[in-house]
Amino acid sequence: MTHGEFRVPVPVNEPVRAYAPGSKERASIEAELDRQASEVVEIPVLVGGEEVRTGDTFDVVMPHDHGHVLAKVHKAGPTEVARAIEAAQTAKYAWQALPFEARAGVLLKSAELLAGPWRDRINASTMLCQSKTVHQAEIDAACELIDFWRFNCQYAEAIHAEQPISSPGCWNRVEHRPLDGFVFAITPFNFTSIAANLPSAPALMGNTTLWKPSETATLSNWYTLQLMREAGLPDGVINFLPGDGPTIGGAVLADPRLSGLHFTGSTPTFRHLWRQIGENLANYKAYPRIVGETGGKDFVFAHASADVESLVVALLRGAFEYQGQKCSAASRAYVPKSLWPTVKARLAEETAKLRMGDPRDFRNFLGAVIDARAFAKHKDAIDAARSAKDARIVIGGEYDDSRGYFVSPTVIEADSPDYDTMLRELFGPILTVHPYADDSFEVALEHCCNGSEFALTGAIFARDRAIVSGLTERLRYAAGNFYVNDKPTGAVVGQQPFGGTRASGTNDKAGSRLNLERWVSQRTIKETFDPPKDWRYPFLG
Ligand SMILES: NC(=O)c1ccc[n+]([C@@H]2O[C@H](COP(=O)([O-])OP(=O)(O)OC[C@H]3O[C@@H](n4cnc5c(N)ncnc54)[C@H](O)[C@@H]3O)[C@@H](O)[C@H]2O)c1
Ligand SMILES: N[C@@H](CCC=O)C(=O)O
Repeated sequence: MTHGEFRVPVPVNEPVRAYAPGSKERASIEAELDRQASEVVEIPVLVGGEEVRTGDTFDVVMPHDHGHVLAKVHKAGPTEVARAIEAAQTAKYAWQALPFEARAGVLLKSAELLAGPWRDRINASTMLCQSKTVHQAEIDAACELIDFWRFNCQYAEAIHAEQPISSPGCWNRVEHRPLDGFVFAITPFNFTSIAANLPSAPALMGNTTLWKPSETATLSNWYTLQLMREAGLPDGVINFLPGDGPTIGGAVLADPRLSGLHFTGSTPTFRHLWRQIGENLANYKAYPRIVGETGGKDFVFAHASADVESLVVALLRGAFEYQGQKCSAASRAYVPKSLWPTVKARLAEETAKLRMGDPRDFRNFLGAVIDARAFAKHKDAIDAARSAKDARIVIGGEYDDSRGYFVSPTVIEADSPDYDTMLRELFGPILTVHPYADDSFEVALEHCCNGSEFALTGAIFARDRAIVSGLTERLRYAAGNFYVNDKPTGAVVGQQPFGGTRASGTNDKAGSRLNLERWVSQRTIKETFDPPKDWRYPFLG
Protein backbone atom coordinates (compact mmCIF):
# COMPACT_ATOMS: atom_id res chain seq x y z
CA MET A 1 0.00 0.00 0.00
CA THR A 2 1.39 3.40 -0.99
CA HIS A 3 0.05 6.62 0.55
CA GLY A 4 1.65 9.31 -1.59
CA GLU A 5 2.87 10.05 -5.09
CA PHE A 6 6.57 9.48 -4.77
CA ARG A 7 9.27 10.81 -7.11
CA VAL A 8 12.48 8.92 -7.81
CA PRO A 9 15.68 10.93 -7.26
CA VAL A 10 16.52 12.97 -10.38
CA PRO A 11 19.35 11.06 -12.10
CA VAL A 12 22.60 12.57 -13.32
CA ASN A 13 25.24 10.71 -15.33
CA GLU A 14 27.77 8.91 -13.15
CA PRO A 15 31.14 10.74 -13.30
CA VAL A 16 33.90 8.73 -15.04
CA ARG A 17 36.89 7.99 -12.81
CA ALA A 18 40.31 8.71 -14.35
CA TYR A 19 42.52 6.06 -12.63
CA ALA A 20 45.55 8.35 -13.01
CA PRO A 21 48.95 6.98 -11.95
CA GLY A 22 49.43 7.33 -8.19
CA SER A 23 45.69 7.79 -7.47
CA LYS A 24 43.87 5.90 -4.70
CA GLU A 25 41.30 4.57 -7.19
CA ARG A 26 44.14 3.15 -9.33
CA ALA A 27 45.74 1.37 -6.35
CA SER A 28 42.37 0.01 -5.31
CA ILE A 29 41.47 -1.54 -8.68
CA GLU A 30 44.99 -2.93 -9.12
CA ALA A 31 44.60 -4.79 -5.82
CA GLU A 32 41.23 -6.18 -7.01
CA LEU A 33 42.73 -7.25 -10.35
CA ASP A 34 45.44 -9.17 -8.47
CA ARG A 35 42.85 -10.77 -6.23
CA GLN A 36 40.63 -11.92 -9.10
CA ALA A 37 43.59 -13.18 -11.11
CA SER A 38 44.61 -15.40 -8.20
CA GLU A 39 41.32 -17.32 -7.91
CA VAL A 40 39.08 -19.54 -10.00
CA VAL A 41 35.41 -18.78 -9.34
CA GLU A 42 32.81 -21.54 -9.54
CA ILE A 43 29.62 -20.17 -11.14
CA PRO A 44 26.38 -22.10 -10.75
CA VAL A 45 23.06 -21.90 -12.54
CA LEU A 46 20.62 -19.83 -10.44
CA VAL A 47 16.95 -20.83 -10.38
CA GLY A 48 14.52 -19.33 -7.90
CA GLY A 49 17.44 -18.31 -5.69
CA GLU A 50 18.82 -21.85 -5.61
CA GLU A 51 22.38 -22.38 -6.88
CA VAL A 52 22.45 -25.48 -9.09
CA ARG A 53 25.72 -27.22 -9.96
CA THR A 54 25.08 -29.41 -12.98
CA GLY A 55 28.65 -30.73 -13.18
CA ASP A 56 28.74 -30.05 -16.93
CA THR A 57 31.10 -27.06 -17.00
CA PHE A 58 32.99 -24.68 -19.29
CA ASP A 59 35.88 -22.32 -18.53
CA VAL A 60 35.98 -18.53 -18.68
CA VAL A 61 39.52 -17.41 -19.58
CA MET A 62 41.38 -14.13 -20.03
CA PRO A 63 41.32 -13.36 -23.79
CA HIS A 64 44.76 -11.71 -23.43
CA ASP A 65 46.16 -14.80 -21.64
CA HIS A 66 43.94 -17.65 -22.76
CA GLY A 67 45.71 -20.24 -20.62
CA HIS A 68 44.53 -18.42 -17.50
CA VAL A 69 41.18 -19.72 -16.23
CA LEU A 70 39.09 -17.20 -14.28
CA ALA A 71 35.95 -19.24 -13.71
CA LYS A 72 34.37 -22.65 -14.10
CA VAL A 73 30.74 -22.34 -15.08
CA HIS A 74 27.99 -24.92 -14.68
CA LYS A 75 25.91 -25.15 -17.84
CA ALA A 76 22.14 -25.06 -17.71
CA GLY A 77 20.27 -27.69 -19.70
CA PRO A 78 16.58 -28.34 -20.44
CA THR A 79 15.92 -29.42 -16.81
CA GLU A 80 17.24 -26.14 -15.41
CA VAL A 81 15.36 -24.17 -18.07
CA ALA A 82 12.09 -25.83 -17.03
CA ARG A 83 12.81 -25.11 -13.36
CA ALA A 84 13.75 -21.50 -14.11
CA ILE A 85 10.47 -20.91 -15.97
CA GLU A 86 8.49 -22.28 -13.02
CA ALA A 87 10.55 -20.14 -10.62
CA ALA A 88 9.91 -17.02 -12.71
CA GLN A 89 6.18 -17.78 -12.91
CA THR A 90 6.00 -18.31 -9.15
CA ALA A 91 8.04 -15.22 -8.23
CA LYS A 92 6.11 -12.85 -10.44
CA TYR A 93 3.00 -12.56 -8.25
CA ALA A 94 4.87 -11.26 -5.21
CA TRP A 95 7.16 -9.10 -7.37
CA GLN A 96 4.24 -7.49 -9.22
CA ALA A 97 2.38 -6.97 -5.97
CA LEU A 98 5.19 -4.80 -4.62
CA PRO A 99 4.64 -1.05 -4.97
CA PHE A 100 6.73 0.54 -7.73
CA GLU A 101 9.00 2.28 -5.23
CA ALA A 102 10.03 -1.11 -3.82
CA ARG A 103 11.08 -2.41 -7.25
CA ALA A 104 12.76 0.87 -8.16
CA GLY A 105 14.47 0.79 -4.77
CA VAL A 106 16.23 -2.44 -5.72
CA LEU A 107 17.68 -0.81 -8.86
CA LEU A 108 18.56 2.44 -7.12
CA LYS A 109 20.30 0.50 -4.37
CA SER A 110 22.10 -1.58 -7.04
CA ALA A 111 23.32 1.66 -8.64
CA GLU A 112 24.56 2.88 -5.28
CA LEU A 113 26.43 -0.36 -4.59
CA LEU A 114 28.01 -0.25 -8.04
CA ALA A 115 29.03 3.39 -7.64
CA GLY A 116 30.68 2.47 -4.33
CA PRO A 117 31.76 -0.85 -2.84
CA TRP A 118 31.15 -3.05 -5.91
CA ARG A 119 32.77 -0.78 -8.50
CA ASP A 120 36.21 -2.38 -8.43
CA ARG A 121 34.88 -5.92 -8.50
CA ILE A 122 32.65 -5.37 -11.53
CA ASN A 123 35.25 -3.27 -13.39
CA ALA A 124 38.10 -5.71 -12.69
CA SER A 125 36.11 -8.73 -13.81
CA THR A 126 35.16 -6.87 -17.02
CA MET A 127 38.83 -6.04 -17.63
CA LEU A 128 39.91 -9.62 -17.08
CA CYS A 129 37.20 -11.66 -18.78
CA GLN A 130 36.32 -9.26 -21.62
CA SER A 131 39.84 -7.76 -22.03
CA LYS A 132 38.87 -4.12 -21.52
CA THR A 133 41.23 -1.35 -20.47
CA VAL A 134 40.38 0.32 -17.18
CA HIS A 135 38.77 3.26 -19.04
CA GLN A 136 36.66 1.01 -21.27
CA ALA A 137 35.54 -1.03 -18.24
CA GLU A 138 34.75 2.13 -16.26
CA ILE A 139 32.54 3.72 -18.95
CA ASP A 140 30.70 0.43 -19.48
CA ALA A 141 30.51 -1.74 -16.38
CA ALA A 142 30.39 1.10 -13.86
CA CYS A 143 29.06 4.33 -15.41
CA GLU A 144 26.69 3.05 -18.10
CA LEU A 145 25.17 0.42 -15.83
CA ILE A 146 24.68 2.90 -12.98
CA ASP A 147 23.04 5.26 -15.50
CA PHE A 148 20.77 2.49 -16.88
CA TRP A 149 19.52 1.69 -13.40
CA ARG A 150 18.99 5.28 -12.25
CA PHE A 151 17.53 6.72 -15.48
CA ASN A 152 15.24 3.72 -16.03
CA CYS A 153 13.58 4.40 -12.68
CA GLN A 154 12.77 7.92 -13.82
CA TYR A 155 11.47 6.73 -17.21
CA ALA A 156 9.30 4.10 -15.50
CA GLU A 157 7.84 6.75 -13.22
CA ALA A 158 6.93 8.85 -16.28
CA ILE A 159 5.22 5.83 -17.89
CA HIS A 160 3.12 5.23 -14.79
CA ALA A 161 2.18 8.91 -14.67
CA GLU A 162 0.73 8.83 -18.19
CA GLN A 163 -3.05 8.71 -17.76
CA PRO A 164 -6.04 9.39 -20.03
CA ILE A 165 -8.53 12.22 -19.60
CA SER A 166 -11.96 11.57 -18.06
CA SER A 167 -15.31 13.02 -19.09
CA PRO A 168 -17.90 14.10 -16.47
CA GLY A 169 -19.32 11.24 -14.41
CA CYS A 170 -16.54 8.76 -15.04
CA TRP A 171 -12.91 8.12 -14.19
CA ASN A 172 -10.58 6.62 -16.82
CA ARG A 173 -7.37 5.02 -15.71
CA VAL A 174 -4.56 3.14 -17.43
CA GLU A 175 -2.70 0.42 -15.67
CA HIS A 176 0.79 -0.28 -17.06
CA ARG A 177 0.74 -4.01 -16.37
CA PRO A 178 3.76 -6.31 -16.53
CA LEU A 179 3.51 -8.81 -19.38
CA ASP A 180 1.45 -11.97 -18.93
CA GLY A 181 4.30 -14.51 -18.70
CA PHE A 182 8.08 -14.28 -18.39
CA VAL A 183 10.74 -12.34 -20.32
CA PHE A 184 13.83 -13.99 -21.82
CA ALA A 185 17.00 -11.86 -21.84
CA ILE A 186 19.84 -13.04 -24.10
CA THR A 187 22.96 -10.93 -23.74
CA PRO A 188 26.20 -10.20 -25.64
CA PHE A 189 29.80 -10.47 -24.47
CA ASN A 190 30.94 -6.94 -25.13
CA PHE A 191 29.11 -4.72 -22.62
CA THR A 192 28.59 -5.71 -18.98
CA SER A 193 26.11 -2.84 -18.69
CA ILE A 194 23.97 -4.08 -21.58
CA ALA A 195 24.05 -7.61 -20.18
CA ALA A 196 22.75 -6.54 -16.76
CA ASN A 197 20.25 -4.08 -18.23
CA LEU A 198 18.48 -6.62 -20.44
CA PRO A 199 17.00 -8.68 -17.56
CA SER A 200 16.74 -5.79 -15.06
CA ALA A 201 14.79 -3.33 -17.27
CA PRO A 202 11.82 -5.72 -17.71
CA ALA A 203 12.13 -6.62 -14.00
CA LEU A 204 11.75 -2.95 -13.04
CA MET A 205 8.40 -2.94 -14.87
CA GLY A 206 7.24 -5.92 -12.76
CA ASN A 207 8.27 -8.83 -14.98
CA THR A 208 10.29 -11.85 -13.97
CA THR A 209 13.06 -12.97 -16.28
CA LEU A 210 15.40 -15.69 -17.46
CA TRP A 211 18.92 -14.44 -18.24
CA LYS A 212 21.15 -16.27 -20.71
CA PRO A 213 24.57 -14.56 -20.47
CA SER A 214 27.29 -14.79 -23.11
CA GLU A 215 29.73 -17.59 -22.29
CA THR A 216 32.80 -15.35 -22.42
CA ALA A 217 31.32 -12.67 -20.15
CA THR A 218 29.83 -15.00 -17.55
CA LEU A 219 32.15 -13.87 -14.74
CA SER A 220 31.35 -10.14 -14.84
CA ASN A 221 27.67 -10.93 -15.51
CA TRP A 222 27.50 -13.25 -12.51
CA TYR A 223 28.98 -10.54 -10.27
CA THR A 224 26.36 -8.01 -11.41
CA LEU A 225 23.65 -10.48 -10.45
CA GLN A 226 25.26 -10.99 -7.02
CA LEU A 227 25.26 -7.22 -6.61
CA MET A 228 21.54 -7.00 -7.44
CA ARG A 229 20.82 -9.79 -4.96
CA GLU A 230 22.71 -7.87 -2.28
CA ALA A 231 20.56 -4.86 -3.19
CA GLY A 232 17.45 -6.88 -2.32
CA LEU A 233 16.43 -8.53 -5.61
CA PRO A 234 14.03 -11.30 -4.56
CA ASP A 235 14.67 -14.92 -5.55
CA GLY A 236 13.20 -15.96 -8.88
CA VAL A 237 12.94 -12.44 -10.36
CA ILE A 238 16.10 -12.94 -12.44
CA ASN A 239 17.10 -16.54 -13.08
CA PHE A 240 20.62 -17.09 -14.43
CA LEU A 241 21.10 -19.71 -17.17
CA PRO A 242 24.69 -19.83 -18.44
CA GLY A 243 25.59 -22.30 -21.15
CA ASP A 244 25.03 -23.15 -24.77
CA GLY A 245 22.81 -20.64 -26.64
CA PRO A 246 20.89 -22.98 -28.96
CA THR A 247 20.23 -25.53 -26.16
CA ILE A 248 18.89 -22.96 -23.73
CA GLY A 249 17.25 -20.79 -26.38
CA GLY A 250 15.39 -23.70 -27.97
CA ALA A 251 13.93 -24.83 -24.63
CA VAL A 252 12.91 -21.34 -23.48
CA LEU A 253 11.38 -20.17 -26.76
CA ALA A 254 9.23 -23.29 -26.95
CA ASP A 255 7.38 -22.42 -23.74
CA PRO A 256 3.83 -21.03 -24.22
CA ARG A 257 4.37 -18.53 -21.39
CA LEU A 258 7.15 -16.63 -23.20
CA SER A 259 5.95 -13.02 -23.21
CA GLY A 260 9.03 -11.18 -24.38
CA LEU A 261 12.52 -11.54 -25.83
CA HIS A 262 15.05 -8.89 -24.85
CA PHE A 263 18.07 -9.54 -27.05
CA THR A 264 21.34 -7.84 -27.87
CA GLY A 265 23.87 -9.63 -30.06
CA SER A 266 24.58 -10.40 -33.68
CA THR A 267 22.12 -10.05 -36.55
CA PRO A 268 22.24 -13.76 -37.58
CA THR A 269 21.44 -14.88 -34.01
CA PHE A 270 18.54 -12.44 -33.75
CA ARG A 271 17.08 -13.53 -37.09
CA HIS A 272 17.33 -17.14 -35.97
CA LEU A 273 15.52 -16.37 -32.69
CA TRP A 274 12.79 -14.39 -34.47
CA ARG A 275 12.23 -17.32 -36.84
CA GLN A 276 12.01 -19.72 -33.89
CA ILE A 277 9.39 -17.50 -32.25
CA GLY A 278 7.51 -17.28 -35.55
CA GLU A 279 7.42 -21.05 -35.84
CA ASN A 280 5.98 -21.29 -32.31
CA LEU A 281 3.46 -18.50 -32.69
CA ALA A 282 0.33 -20.61 -32.42
CA ASN A 283 1.56 -22.12 -29.14
CA TYR A 284 2.02 -18.88 -27.22
CA LYS A 285 -0.59 -17.58 -24.81
CA ALA A 286 0.04 -14.04 -26.13
CA TYR A 287 2.18 -12.54 -28.90
CA PRO A 288 5.69 -12.22 -27.41
CA ARG A 289 7.26 -8.76 -27.52
CA ILE A 290 10.51 -8.89 -29.49
CA VAL A 291 13.23 -6.34 -28.83
CA GLY A 292 16.60 -6.90 -30.48
CA GLU A 293 19.58 -4.57 -30.85
CA THR A 294 22.01 -6.18 -33.25
CA GLY A 295 25.02 -5.74 -35.55
CA GLY A 296 26.46 -2.74 -37.34
CA LYS A 297 28.74 -1.63 -40.13
CA ASP A 298 29.11 1.86 -38.81
CA PHE A 299 30.34 4.59 -41.11
CA VAL A 300 32.42 7.72 -41.04
CA PHE A 301 31.69 9.91 -44.06
CA ALA A 302 34.14 12.75 -44.59
CA HIS A 303 33.65 15.74 -46.87
CA ALA A 304 36.54 17.65 -48.39
CA SER A 305 35.88 20.48 -45.91
CA ALA A 306 36.51 18.16 -42.91
CA ASP A 307 39.02 19.06 -40.23
CA VAL A 308 41.75 16.44 -40.68
CA GLU A 309 42.91 16.18 -37.06
CA SER A 310 39.37 15.68 -35.70
CA LEU A 311 38.73 13.10 -38.39
CA VAL A 312 41.91 11.17 -37.58
CA VAL A 313 41.13 11.06 -33.84
CA ALA A 314 37.56 9.95 -34.51
CA LEU A 315 38.73 7.17 -36.83
CA LEU A 316 41.34 5.98 -34.35
CA ARG A 317 39.13 6.05 -31.27
CA GLY A 318 36.00 5.00 -33.13
CA ALA A 319 37.63 2.01 -34.81
CA PHE A 320 40.15 0.77 -32.26
CA GLU A 321 38.84 1.44 -28.75
CA TYR A 322 37.94 -1.88 -27.16
CA GLN A 323 39.52 -3.58 -30.21
CA GLY A 324 36.62 -2.45 -32.40
CA GLN A 325 34.26 -4.74 -30.45
CA LYS A 326 31.53 -2.15 -30.03
CA CYS A 327 28.45 -2.48 -32.16
CA SER A 328 28.96 1.25 -32.78
CA ALA A 329 32.61 0.96 -33.89
CA ALA A 330 33.68 2.85 -37.02
CA SER A 331 34.35 0.04 -39.45
CA ARG A 332 33.89 1.66 -42.88
CA ALA A 333 34.96 5.14 -43.90
CA TYR A 334 34.51 7.24 -47.02
CA VAL A 335 37.28 9.82 -47.37
CA PRO A 336 37.76 12.17 -50.35
CA LYS A 337 40.93 11.50 -52.33
CA SER A 338 42.01 15.10 -51.78
CA LEU A 339 42.30 14.38 -48.02
CA TRP A 340 43.18 10.71 -47.92
CA PRO A 341 47.01 10.89 -48.26
CA THR A 342 47.22 13.29 -45.28
CA VAL A 343 44.60 11.39 -43.26
CA LYS A 344 46.35 8.08 -43.96
CA ALA A 345 49.76 9.42 -42.95
CA ARG A 346 48.46 10.97 -39.70
CA LEU A 347 46.41 7.87 -38.88
CA ALA A 348 49.47 5.66 -39.40
CA GLU A 349 51.59 7.96 -37.23
CA GLU A 350 49.10 7.95 -34.34
CA THR A 351 48.16 4.27 -34.62
CA ALA A 352 51.85 3.36 -34.32
CA LYS A 353 51.75 4.88 -30.81
CA LEU A 354 48.96 2.57 -29.59
CA ARG A 355 50.15 -0.12 -27.22
CA MET A 356 48.37 -3.47 -27.19
CA GLY A 357 48.51 -6.11 -24.45
CA ASP A 358 47.24 -7.17 -21.04
CA PRO A 359 44.81 -4.53 -19.68
CA ARG A 360 46.48 -4.88 -16.28
CA ASP A 361 49.33 -2.89 -17.80
CA PHE A 362 47.62 0.51 -17.79
CA ARG A 363 49.82 1.82 -20.61
CA ASN A 364 47.93 -0.41 -23.08
CA PHE A 365 45.25 1.17 -25.28
CA LEU A 366 44.01 -2.16 -26.68
CA GLY A 367 43.54 -5.63 -25.25
CA ALA A 368 42.83 -8.91 -27.05
CA VAL A 369 39.80 -9.86 -29.13
CA ILE A 370 37.30 -12.00 -27.29
CA ASP A 371 38.05 -15.57 -28.38
CA ALA A 372 39.60 -17.97 -30.90
CA ARG A 373 36.62 -17.71 -33.26
CA ALA A 374 36.86 -13.92 -33.43
CA PHE A 375 40.64 -14.13 -33.88
CA ALA A 376 40.26 -16.57 -36.81
CA LYS A 377 37.67 -14.31 -38.48
CA HIS A 378 39.92 -11.24 -38.25
CA LYS A 379 42.99 -13.19 -39.39
CA ASP A 380 41.09 -14.42 -42.46
CA ALA A 381 39.93 -10.88 -43.33
CA ILE A 382 43.50 -9.55 -43.03
CA ASP A 383 44.94 -12.42 -45.11
CA ALA A 384 42.29 -11.89 -47.78
CA ALA A 385 43.04 -8.14 -47.97
CA ARG A 386 46.75 -8.90 -48.24
CA SER A 387 46.18 -10.99 -51.36
CA ALA A 388 43.33 -8.91 -52.85
CA LYS A 389 43.79 -7.00 -56.11
CA ASP A 390 41.34 -4.23 -55.25
CA ALA A 391 42.32 -3.71 -51.58
CA ARG A 392 45.48 -3.49 -49.46
CA ILE A 393 46.57 -3.29 -45.84
CA VAL A 394 47.90 0.20 -45.24
CA ILE A 395 48.22 0.12 -41.44
CA GLY A 396 48.79 -2.84 -39.07
CA GLY A 397 47.79 -6.29 -40.27
CA GLU A 398 49.67 -8.30 -37.64
CA TYR A 399 48.15 -10.97 -35.44
CA ASP A 400 49.38 -13.41 -32.81
CA ASP A 401 47.38 -15.85 -30.68
CA SER A 402 50.26 -17.61 -28.95
CA ARG A 403 49.38 -16.17 -25.52
CA GLY A 404 46.29 -14.01 -26.10
CA TYR A 405 44.07 -13.31 -29.10
CA PHE A 406 45.89 -10.22 -30.35
CA VAL A 407 45.04 -8.47 -33.62
CA SER A 408 46.83 -5.19 -34.28
CA PRO A 409 44.82 -2.09 -35.23
CA THR A 410 44.47 -2.46 -38.97
CA VAL A 411 43.37 -0.23 -41.85
CA ILE A 412 42.40 -1.72 -45.21
CA GLU A 413 42.25 0.62 -48.19
CA ALA A 414 39.53 -0.53 -50.60
CA ASP A 415 39.20 0.69 -54.19
CA SER A 416 35.60 -0.39 -54.37
CA PRO A 417 32.94 0.54 -51.77
CA ASP A 418 31.60 -2.98 -52.28
CA TYR A 419 34.81 -4.63 -51.07
CA ASP A 420 33.93 -7.44 -48.61
CA THR A 421 35.01 -5.64 -45.41
CA MET A 422 33.16 -2.44 -46.40
CA LEU A 423 29.95 -4.48 -46.07
CA ARG A 424 30.47 -7.31 -43.57
CA GLU A 425 30.55 -6.80 -39.79
CA LEU A 426 33.89 -8.10 -38.47
CA PHE A 427 33.63 -6.82 -34.90
CA GLY A 428 37.38 -6.36 -34.50
CA PRO A 429 40.06 -3.65 -34.77
CA ILE A 430 39.83 -3.46 -38.55
CA LEU A 431 38.76 -0.28 -40.36
CA THR A 432 38.19 -0.30 -44.11
CA VAL A 433 38.52 3.03 -45.93
CA HIS A 434 37.21 3.74 -49.41
CA PRO A 435 38.92 6.85 -50.81
CA TYR A 436 36.43 8.42 -53.23
CA ALA A 437 37.11 10.86 -56.06
CA ASP A 438 36.03 14.33 -54.90
CA ASP A 439 33.83 14.72 -57.95
CA SER A 440 32.09 11.38 -57.09
CA PHE A 441 30.78 12.69 -53.78
CA GLU A 442 27.17 11.81 -54.66
CA VAL A 443 28.05 8.23 -55.64
CA ALA A 444 29.97 7.71 -52.38
CA LEU A 445 27.13 9.24 -50.38
CA GLU A 446 24.55 6.98 -51.99
CA HIS A 447 26.71 3.96 -51.11
CA CYS A 448 27.11 5.16 -47.54
CA CYS A 449 23.34 5.49 -47.25
CA ASN A 450 22.19 2.29 -48.91
CA GLY A 451 25.25 0.15 -49.60
CA SER A 452 25.15 -1.71 -46.29
CA GLU A 453 22.27 -3.71 -44.79
CA PHE A 454 22.97 -2.14 -41.37
CA ALA A 455 21.86 1.21 -39.93
CA LEU A 456 23.22 1.48 -36.40
CA THR A 457 25.65 4.41 -36.01
CA GLY A 458 27.34 6.81 -38.39
CA ALA A 459 29.37 10.01 -38.31
CA ILE A 460 29.90 12.80 -40.78
CA PHE A 461 32.85 15.19 -40.87
CA ALA A 462 32.54 18.56 -42.60
CA ARG A 463 33.08 22.22 -41.76
CA ASP A 464 30.78 23.47 -44.50
CA ARG A 465 27.36 24.03 -42.82
CA ALA A 466 25.38 23.42 -46.01
CA ILE A 467 27.13 20.07 -46.38
CA VAL A 468 26.40 19.19 -42.72
CA SER A 469 22.70 19.95 -43.27
CA GLY A 470 22.59 18.10 -46.58
CA LEU A 471 24.29 14.97 -45.20
CA THR A 472 22.07 14.97 -42.12
CA GLU A 473 19.04 14.98 -44.41
CA ARG A 474 20.31 12.40 -46.93
CA LEU A 475 21.54 9.95 -44.26
CA ARG A 476 18.32 10.09 -42.19
CA TYR A 477 17.72 6.32 -42.39
CA ALA A 478 21.37 5.23 -42.51
CA ALA A 479 21.85 5.29 -38.73
CA GLY A 480 19.83 5.27 -35.50
CA ASN A 481 22.65 7.22 -33.81
CA PHE A 482 24.10 9.96 -35.99
CA TYR A 483 27.13 12.06 -35.08
CA VAL A 484 28.32 15.34 -36.56
CA ASN A 485 32.07 15.92 -36.29
CA ASP A 486 32.39 13.24 -33.59
CA LYS A 487 33.20 9.52 -33.45
CA PRO A 488 30.23 7.15 -33.82
CA THR A 489 30.79 5.43 -30.44
CA GLY A 490 30.28 6.34 -26.80
CA ALA A 491 26.55 7.02 -26.44
CA VAL A 492 25.61 8.10 -22.92
CA VAL A 493 22.33 7.10 -21.22
CA GLY A 494 19.93 10.03 -21.05
CA GLN A 495 21.97 11.95 -23.66
CA GLN A 496 22.07 9.81 -26.81
CA PRO A 497 19.40 7.06 -26.60
CA PHE A 498 20.99 4.12 -28.40
CA GLY A 499 19.82 1.76 -31.16
CA GLY A 500 19.61 1.24 -34.89
CA THR A 501 17.25 0.10 -37.63
CA ARG A 502 17.34 -2.07 -40.78
CA ALA A 503 19.48 -5.17 -39.97
CA SER A 504 20.76 -3.43 -36.82
CA GLY A 505 17.69 -3.99 -34.71
CA THR A 506 14.24 -2.94 -33.63
CA ASN A 507 15.53 0.47 -32.44
CA ASP A 508 13.78 0.38 -29.08
CA LYS A 509 16.61 2.52 -27.68
CA ALA A 510 18.33 0.89 -24.71
CA GLY A 511 18.05 2.94 -21.54
CA SER A 512 15.01 4.90 -22.65
CA ARG A 513 11.32 5.19 -21.90
CA LEU A 514 10.57 3.59 -25.27
CA ASN A 515 12.38 0.42 -24.24
CA LEU A 516 10.54 0.17 -20.92
CA GLU A 517 7.20 0.58 -22.67
CA ARG A 518 7.85 -2.72 -24.45
CA TRP A 519 7.75 -4.54 -21.09
CA VAL A 520 4.28 -3.41 -20.08
CA SER A 521 0.86 -4.04 -21.54
CA GLN A 522 -1.75 -1.41 -20.79
CA ARG A 523 -5.11 -2.19 -19.26
CA THR A 524 -7.64 0.62 -19.60
CA ILE A 525 -10.15 0.90 -16.78
CA LYS A 526 -13.32 3.00 -17.08
CA GLU A 527 -15.32 3.51 -13.89
CA THR A 528 -18.73 5.14 -14.26
CA PHE A 529 -20.10 6.89 -11.14
CA ASP A 530 -23.69 7.30 -12.28
CA PRO A 531 -24.54 4.42 -14.64
CA PRO A 532 -27.69 4.96 -16.82
CA LYS A 533 -30.84 3.31 -15.50
CA ASP A 534 -32.80 3.54 -18.76
CA TRP A 535 -31.73 1.97 -22.08
CA ARG A 536 -33.70 4.50 -24.24
CA TYR A 537 -31.76 7.33 -25.93
CA PRO A 538 -33.50 10.76 -26.05
CA PHE A 539 -33.70 10.72 -29.89
CA LEU A 540 -36.15 7.81 -29.69
CA GLY A 541 -38.71 10.25 -28.30
N1 LIG B 1 22.97 -2.84 -31.35
C1 LIG B 1 23.44 -2.92 -30.11
O1 LIG B 1 23.04 -2.18 -29.22
C2 LIG B 1 24.51 -3.92 -29.80
C3 LIG B 1 25.19 -3.84 -28.59
C4 LIG B 1 26.18 -4.79 -28.31
C5 LIG B 1 26.49 -5.77 -29.22
N2 LIG B 1 25.83 -5.81 -30.40
C6 LIG B 1 26.14 -6.83 -31.40
O2 LIG B 1 26.41 -8.07 -30.75
C7 LIG B 1 27.34 -8.83 -31.49
C8 LIG B 1 28.48 -9.27 -30.59
O3 LIG B 1 27.99 -9.99 -29.50
P1 LIG B 1 28.04 -11.56 -29.42
O4 LIG B 1 29.25 -12.06 -30.15
O5 LIG B 1 27.88 -11.93 -27.99
O6 LIG B 1 26.74 -11.95 -30.27
P2 LIG B 1 26.10 -13.39 -30.53
O7 LIG B 1 24.92 -13.20 -31.40
O8 LIG B 1 27.13 -14.36 -30.95
O9 LIG B 1 25.62 -13.88 -29.07
C9 LIG B 1 24.70 -13.12 -28.32
C10 LIG B 1 24.04 -14.04 -27.31
O10 LIG B 1 23.21 -14.94 -28.01
C11 LIG B 1 23.45 -16.26 -27.53
N3 LIG B 1 23.05 -17.19 -28.60
C12 LIG B 1 23.73 -17.52 -29.72
N4 LIG B 1 22.99 -18.39 -30.45
C13 LIG B 1 21.84 -18.59 -29.78
C14 LIG B 1 20.67 -19.37 -30.01
N5 LIG B 1 20.54 -20.13 -31.09
N6 LIG B 1 19.69 -19.34 -29.08
C15 LIG B 1 19.80 -18.56 -27.99
N7 LIG B 1 20.88 -17.81 -27.71
C16 LIG B 1 21.88 -17.82 -28.60
C17 LIG B 1 24.93 -16.24 -27.20
O11 LIG B 1 25.27 -17.32 -26.38
C18 LIG B 1 25.02 -14.90 -26.50
O12 LIG B 1 24.57 -14.99 -25.17
C19 LIG B 1 27.81 -7.92 -32.61
O13 LIG B 1 27.13 -8.27 -33.79
C20 LIG B 1 27.41 -6.53 -32.14
O14 LIG B 1 27.24 -5.61 -33.17
C21 LIG B 1 24.83 -4.93 -30.70
N1 LIG C 1 26.36 2.11 -26.68
C1 LIG C 1 27.71 1.86 -27.08
C2 LIG C 1 27.83 0.64 -27.94
C3 LIG C 1 27.16 -0.59 -27.46
C4 LIG C 1 27.41 -1.71 -28.40
O1 LIG C 1 28.31 -2.47 -28.35
C5 LIG C 1 28.29 3.03 -27.83
O2 LIG C 1 27.57 3.98 -28.12
O3 LIG C 1 29.48 2.99 -28.15
